[in-house]
Amino acid sequence: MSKKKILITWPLPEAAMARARESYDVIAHGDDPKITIDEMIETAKSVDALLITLNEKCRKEVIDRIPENIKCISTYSIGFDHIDLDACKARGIKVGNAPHGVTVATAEIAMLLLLGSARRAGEGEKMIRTRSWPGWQPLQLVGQRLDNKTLGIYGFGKIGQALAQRARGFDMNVHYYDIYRAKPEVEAKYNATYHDSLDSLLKVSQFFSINAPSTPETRYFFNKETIEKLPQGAIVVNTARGDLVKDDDVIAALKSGRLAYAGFDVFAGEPNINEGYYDLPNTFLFPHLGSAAIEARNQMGFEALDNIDAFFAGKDMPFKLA
Ligand SMILES: NC(=O)C1=CN([C@@H]2O[C@H](COP(=O)(O)OP(=O)(O)OC[C@H]3O[C@@H](n4cnc5c(N)ncnc54)[C@H](OP(=O)(O)O)[C@@H]3O)[C@@H](O)[C@H]2O)C=CC1
Ligand SMILES: O=C(O)C(=O)CO
Repeated sequence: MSKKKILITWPLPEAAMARARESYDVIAHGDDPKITIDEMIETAKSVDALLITLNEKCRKEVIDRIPENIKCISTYSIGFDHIDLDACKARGIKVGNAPHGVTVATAEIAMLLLLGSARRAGEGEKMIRTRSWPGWQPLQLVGQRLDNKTLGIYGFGKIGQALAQRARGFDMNVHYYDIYRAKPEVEAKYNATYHDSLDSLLKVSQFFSINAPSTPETRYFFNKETIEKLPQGAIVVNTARGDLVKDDDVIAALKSGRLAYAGFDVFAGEPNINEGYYDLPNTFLFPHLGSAAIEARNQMGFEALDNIDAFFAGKDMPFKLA
């Protein structure tokens, strides 16, 4: 029997590509230049399934242009804010994501952002690289320790909990808000204190980590009003999605000192980030590195392929979204 054909919109790590080639006739788009939506739709005419990334924004108008032969889309990400699931459902397209491989890697990056923001690591690195280090000084780049500080986690899912575990290792007090309260054994595991409202969490959060998905409810929730509820000089880190924060409000608060520091891995409109961030010293900024660990990227590939395998076997996708 001839192999099914799949389009992989960006080359993946070799372990995932090898597994894909074993089962499928694979068309993999090169990474330079980036695949355009038009190219994706054109190639989709001659394949049986799409394995996409978060770069391919599959809004309704794009899904409506996907050829009829495509009934399976699997995304190489847990986040699915780039896919209009209702439009997919309306077209009878099954959709799955890759939810587990990213967890530890992204929690590590959140921890790195917390530590690097508190200890001004980016500023120190810049001083060395720009050959402007005058030598050790008592008041040079003085930050603060993490121990005994309160970390508020907004969105206590897989990454939020993995971050809690790491923060406990740094002797932080873990507090959280989520739409659903975690089970008692989960709270006990991380010694985590639940808040029944975001406002209540904000009030105690000397450090605040954003770990909820991008949804109509969470979009721009971190804004002037929210910032005003944090303790003076709080530090915020975001490894979720850029559109959860209102950039202009964050930038104004960083300039005034209302927020001491922001450590961000994700930005609205990536890679074109708000110009205001570039010259602010009190930021520690990464280019969406959360899942960029080989263990994560391999597992993401396997999970995305598990969905496609299940689809062709006539079964429910293991990581089904629609
Ligand atoms: N920087 C990076 O490279 C990466 C970024 N991400 C981002 O991180 C996000 C979180 O990932 P992960 O932890 O694995 O996802 P999970 O689904 O495991 O956790 C998200 C948590 O947020 C909760 N939540 C949803 N809506 C709200 C809300 N309005 N207020 C408070 N909590 C809410 C969810 O509750 P419920 O389950 O009840 O909906 C869930 O407990 C992803 O959606 C993705 O956008 C993920 C991987 C890598
Ligand atoms: O899996 C996701 O949602 C990501 O952001 C990958 O880095």
